[in-house]
Amino acid sequence: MASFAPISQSQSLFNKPRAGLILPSRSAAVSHLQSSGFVSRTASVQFRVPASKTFDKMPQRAVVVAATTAEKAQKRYPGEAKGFVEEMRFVAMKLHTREQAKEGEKEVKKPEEQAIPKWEPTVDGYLRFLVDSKLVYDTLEAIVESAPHSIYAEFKNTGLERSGNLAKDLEWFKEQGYTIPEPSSPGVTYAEYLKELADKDPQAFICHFYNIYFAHSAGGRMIGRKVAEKILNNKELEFYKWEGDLSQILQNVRDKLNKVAENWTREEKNHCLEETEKSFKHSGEILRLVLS
Ligand code: HEM
Repeated sequence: MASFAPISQSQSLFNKPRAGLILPSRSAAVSHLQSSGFVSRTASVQFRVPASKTFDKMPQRAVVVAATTAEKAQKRYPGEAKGFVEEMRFVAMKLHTREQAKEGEKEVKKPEEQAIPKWEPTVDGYLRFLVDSKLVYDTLEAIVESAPHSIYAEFKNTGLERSGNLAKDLEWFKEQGYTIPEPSSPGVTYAEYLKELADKDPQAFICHFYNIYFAHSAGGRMIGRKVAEKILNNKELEFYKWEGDLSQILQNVRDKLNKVAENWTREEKNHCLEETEKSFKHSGEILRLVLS
């Protein structure tokens, strides 16, 4: 009898070849699984057949191991079927307010949680935001560079780095006659926290890494555009420019994050997801500086 590799540890129901199913075709197998309640009508079903055979050529009494893919996993942890980044994204999107993003679910409580068109930013406040953001990116990028945990080394020179671009922006403000402030409490506190996590808690650190860079590439860019319209005469800062194709860069980083998380236990993954709220809290405090 052919042997079949387990499809996934979480789908123990299907881990062992189950004898006795007479399944002459793929569609018969799917119907069987649907009518027995193993999968819903909309779930996609994958079959594992020995590499040497195709399903259709298998003997009638072949043992077929089937597993639902997307749906089974989705029921356990939203996004799980697509990879861990999707799980992180799901948690993050729920922490937005409805005014910030259409998937958001949180109530607006703080000024920076309102829709950006309602903001009344000031140049001085925006400068404080850029200075504190730079401190956070400097810290993040120095940690990744020194890689106290080997997994961080994967994330060197991804193309998402913002520290150098922010340095150019601050230089530009200086040339315009503005005084560049020292970093303030929100940035200093967040940078210290990231340093603490970097050594002792790689899962939590990776959560911040993901949220900081991906938030900036999504909502961050919208913020940059709208604030520039209101107070910078549409000047596009370097902070919002990437070398090369941003969507490709983001995809490369998603792939790496997914790969790293494949080695984590479910508990470690959950620990990472639970850190999302802290990431929002710290980034929210820095964002609020725009309105200060
Ligand atoms: C004014 C504040 C914010 C606005 C307006 C905003 C808005 C958005 C929008 C429009 C998206 C894209 C949704 C989509 O894919 O359809 C997004 C994605 C995201 N935001 Fe925010 N956001 C804000 C703050 C934050 C903060 C503070 C964090 C966490 C630090 C964050 C983390 C994320 C993440 C991780 C994504 C997913 C990006 C991706 O799929 O590549 N956002 N945000």
